[in-house]
Formats: sequence, structure tokens, C-alpha cells
Amino acid sequence: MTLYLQAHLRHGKDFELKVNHELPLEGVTALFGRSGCGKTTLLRIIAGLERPKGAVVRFGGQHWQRGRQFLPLHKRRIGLVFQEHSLLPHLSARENLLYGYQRTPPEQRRLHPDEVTAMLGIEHLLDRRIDQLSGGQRQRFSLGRALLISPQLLLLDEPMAALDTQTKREIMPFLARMAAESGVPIVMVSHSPDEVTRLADRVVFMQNGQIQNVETLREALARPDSPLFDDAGAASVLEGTLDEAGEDNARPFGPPEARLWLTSSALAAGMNRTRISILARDVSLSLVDPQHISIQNHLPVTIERIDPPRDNRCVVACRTADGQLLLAEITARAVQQLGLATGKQVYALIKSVALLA
Ligand SMILES: Nc1ncnc2c1ncn2[C@@H]1O[C@H](COP(=O)(O)OP(=O)(O)OP(=O)(O)O)[C@@H](O)[C@H]1O
Repeated sequence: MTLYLQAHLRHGKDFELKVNHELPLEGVTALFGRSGCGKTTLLRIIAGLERPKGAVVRFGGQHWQRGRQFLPLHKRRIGLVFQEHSLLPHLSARENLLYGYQRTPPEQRRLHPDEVTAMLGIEHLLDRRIDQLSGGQRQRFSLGRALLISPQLLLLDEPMAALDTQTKREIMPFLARMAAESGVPIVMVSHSPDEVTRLADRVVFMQNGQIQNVETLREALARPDSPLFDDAGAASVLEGTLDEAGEDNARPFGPPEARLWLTSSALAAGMNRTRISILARDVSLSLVDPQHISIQNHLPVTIERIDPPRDNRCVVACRTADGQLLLAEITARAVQQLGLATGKQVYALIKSVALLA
């Protein structure tokens, strides 16, 4: 499935959007870029809320806009979720959830309310009034309501922007699960690298009203100058299965040959397949598998690339035994002293407390 977008539009004197791209649509596609670069404008064009003259919007084989042809939002079968929830206050949480479902012809329904409430963990909240729900819970209902119209495409405009950091962390695993289990492609606007690395499969980098680059998340994280790295520097994302904790509260993550141990306080609730984000500066390298050391995670890895030093620090890209890319940031001096080179097998050491699930 692809989404073809060709549009040229101006907002006032200062902003011009010009795109001509075919985007693959599988899983979650993030529109990422600085404030004002045109992410929301592009999302509105996809939704049909903005109708630039001469634009072409094609979803799969279906033209949503071309020449005089224009399909309005309600005919595009799109689920929309914005920053602020748009639940109806006079209806209960359940009635809000089912609002679109009941208006969807039965032959078009692909998702069942029970499935969606389980995905979003909102079964116990169905009988509440909207004003009895927290901000994060309301957004979960907004997502559920959008999903229950069985949309062909889900458009999310910074759905977590109005939530505090803690609530964001709580809602993120539900969003990730929904993306993985619903089978509905998602296009999500975000300017948060954290959100993008946890949720997206593909990133559309935007700047000054243009699409600069479209990459898979893995490609976007593999380059040293990735716009997804913020002030904390380079980071890698590992994907794996999180198992139950043993008596010591440590939860194993990933297959035995690339096993990490996570502390229970850093766990995502109710999720098995998950992603963890690791800052490169939290990863050290050793030529041997060290004993008698407090660091719990020792992964055998193969060095794939050593980036040129910046401020006397090098990012070393390593391949784990299960084929994922792990970045370590160490001093240029250490690279030299250890004789590190491409192809060399070493151990990556990561403190459990540095692992964020
Ligand atoms: N209706 C409008 N009339 C005039 N200018 C507009 C209108 N809508 C958006 N703009 C301008 O168009 C530009 C792009 O806005 P847009 O909302 O698409 O950016 P964005 O990347 O989504 O930003 P943010 O991350 O801050 O939401 C901005 O300069 C904005 O001020």
C-alpha cells in the first residue's frame, strides 16, 4: 500500500508547501520535523481538510483528489485523532467509543469493540463519564473511537502533545500495541524523537514545507547525524520480547544470544513485543567478557562501523547476535587503546538502569 502526494500550497507570504512523493504505508509512518515545517498541513491535505488546487492524493489505487475529483473526509474512511480529545461530553465513555462504530455499515466493520478495548486497556472505564477520565484515558478512548470506524488509514496529529511525560509513557505501549495489532496503517505527526523511535516504522523528514527524506526507522537511526538524535546524542532502538520477571525483579529481554536484563521499574505494562531505547553514551565496549562487575548486560557484538571522532568521542556501530544495531559512544583514546576496528568481536556493556522500555 502506498500514499501518493503531490501538492503545492502557500500560507501567507512566509510558508510554502511543495511535495511530490509516494510514501509506503505499512505500520506507523511518522511525519517528523521542526515546528512550522508543514507536518499538520500535509496531514490535513491527506485528510481532505485542506484542498490545494491541482493537488493529487492517491491512497493505494484510489484517487482521493485529482483534478476536479475530490473525496471529502467522511468518504475517505480515515480515523482522525488530534492533540486534544474530541469526545462528546454528554455521552458516556462507552457511547463515545461506539459512536463511529454504530454508524459504520456492518460489512465494513473489521474490528470489534471487545478487541479494541482490550488493545487499549480501557475495559474497566467504559461506564465512566468523560469528565471522570484522565487526559491519557481520554486519548485512549479517542484512539479507540477512531479505530472502531474500521478506517483504511489512521491519522494522528501529535496525539500525546497535551499529555505530561508520565502519561505519555503510560499511553505509548498501548499506541504501539494498537499499531501492531490493528493492521491499520498510521500516519502520525510528531516532533518528538522519543515518540518516533518508540512508535514509528518509517520516518518522513520534513523541512520548510518539503519532504527531505523518507527512511525506515532503522536507516534513520543508523546514520551518525540523524535528526532523531537530540541533546543526549546518538541512541539505538532494540526490538525484542520481554518475559516475566524472576524473583530478583529482572526481566529478560531478547533471545538468549542477545539477552538483556531490564529492571522492573522500567517496564512497559502489559506488552510483550516491545522496543527499548539505549543512549550510545550508556554503552561501553570491552575486549573480554568481564567478570566481577556490577554491569548486568554483556552482549557479544561485532563492530560494523566506527564514525570519525567528534570532540574526541567516537560512535561505534555494533551488530548484536540477533542482527540489531547497537551504538556505543566512547572516547577516541579508547578506540585506539583497545585497537578497535571493523569486524572485531567485542562485548557491549550496558547498565540495566540505563535501559528504558
Ligand atoms: N490557516 C493558516 N493560515 C495561515 N498560515 C497557516 C495556516 N495554517 C498553518 N499556517 C502556517 O503554515 C506553516 C506550517 O504550519 P503547520 O501547522 O503545518 O506546521 P507543523 O510542522 O505542523 O508545526 P507544529 O509542529 O508547530 O504543529 C506555519 O508557518 C503556520 O504558521
